[in-house]
Amino acid sequence: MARAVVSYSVAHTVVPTYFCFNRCTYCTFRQDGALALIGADAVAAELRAARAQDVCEILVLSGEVHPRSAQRESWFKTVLNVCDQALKHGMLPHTNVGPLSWAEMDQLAHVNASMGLMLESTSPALQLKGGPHFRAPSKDVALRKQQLEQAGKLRVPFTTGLLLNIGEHRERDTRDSLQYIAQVHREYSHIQEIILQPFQPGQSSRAETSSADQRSPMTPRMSEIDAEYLFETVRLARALLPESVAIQVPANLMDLGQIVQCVELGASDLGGLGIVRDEVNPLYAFPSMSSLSNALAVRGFQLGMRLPVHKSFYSWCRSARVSELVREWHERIQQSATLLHVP
Ligand SMILES: O=c1nc2n(C[C@H](O)[C@H](O)[C@H](O)CO)c3cc(O)ccc3cc-2c(=O)[nH]1
Ligand SMILES: C[C@H]1O[C@@H](n2cnc3c(N)ncnc32)[C@H](O)[C@@H]1O
Ligand code: MET
Ligand code: SF4
Repeated sequence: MARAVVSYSVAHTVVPTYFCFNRCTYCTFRQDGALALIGADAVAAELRAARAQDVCEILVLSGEVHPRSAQRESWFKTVLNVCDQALKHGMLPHTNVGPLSWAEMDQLAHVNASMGLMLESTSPALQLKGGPHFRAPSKDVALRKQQLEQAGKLRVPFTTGLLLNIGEHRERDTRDSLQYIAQVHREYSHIQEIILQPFQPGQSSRAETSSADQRSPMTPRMSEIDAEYLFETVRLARALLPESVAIQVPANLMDLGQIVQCVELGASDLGGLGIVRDEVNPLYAFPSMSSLSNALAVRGFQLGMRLPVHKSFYSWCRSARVSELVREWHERIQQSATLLHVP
């Protein structure tokens, strides 16, 4: 019998800006100061390098500009241009840049294979004084929910998920968040994947890390309590969501044994792997493909490369440019056993 496949994406992250008008207390990505947008030359250089390394997915991850700011338009144009250039370089964008207006999301849908926005958590307490989202208007629960609905109405293949360990009630809030995702998916059938992302406390901020970036990345470690909570959440997500919705867990935040355990409980995706630098958690090292592959094989699983859009959503592509590239990449990974199943 064929072994069950655990998928991963060969991704490179492009960051339009580290500026952000929100101040999520857990964020090590945002930088203080004025809005600084990535330049066209830097975008081209990054994309060329990524394509040369056989990267398929361009993850567009950005800090945010207030929707009513005079700078919103130039920020949005930059995001749109990164996607457009990624397609021109032969790669498929997946954009996660915070809440978008209907018109913005609609425009981006034409130049993306899929899009994403983490629900984070439906817990209202996180927005109160002292909570991690108190100074993050974009993390308003009603707004996040509206965004998931908007993506459904626009028929955008969508990735969402939960950020765990940020002060949510581990039983009540987590169940409520997963139930909400299940409900919005029942209505629009557009959720292709959910990410269960455990927040690892004790990380330094980007300002501190940028000078120390050369430091060798840390070995992933998760306390037993946190690992138990993640396992429990994977189990609950698998029970509440239909089998067609993939569950992604990050491969750089836990050890191989914990990854395998998540997979046995129902996780089926490891997100970006291979040559990836995790822009959000840059301090944590990824396991090598061979060690991952070996650990999974012992339990009867094999790695398989996927596109940023999952197979059942290929027909949702909004433009001929995106569909053609999806077809090309699909054929490429089907033909290439080395890319599809790492030995
Ligand atoms: O496919 C996605 N992957 C997301 N990923 C995972 C990504 O695909 C990679 O697995 C990691 O960034 C490692 O390269 C995130 C990882 C984080 O640490 C924080 C946020 C995200 C957000 C997304 C996302 O919106 N879509
Ligand atoms: C893009 C996504 O990154 C996540 N995010 C932001 N900061 C961190 C962090 N320190 N650790 C893990 N995830 C984080 C949020 O869930 C956001 O939605
Ligand atoms: C590092 S977060 C990047 C995406 C966006 N700012 C969000 O929080 O949803
Ligand atoms: S909205 Fe995203 S980029 Fe901005 S502070 Fe929050 S997590 Fe960081």
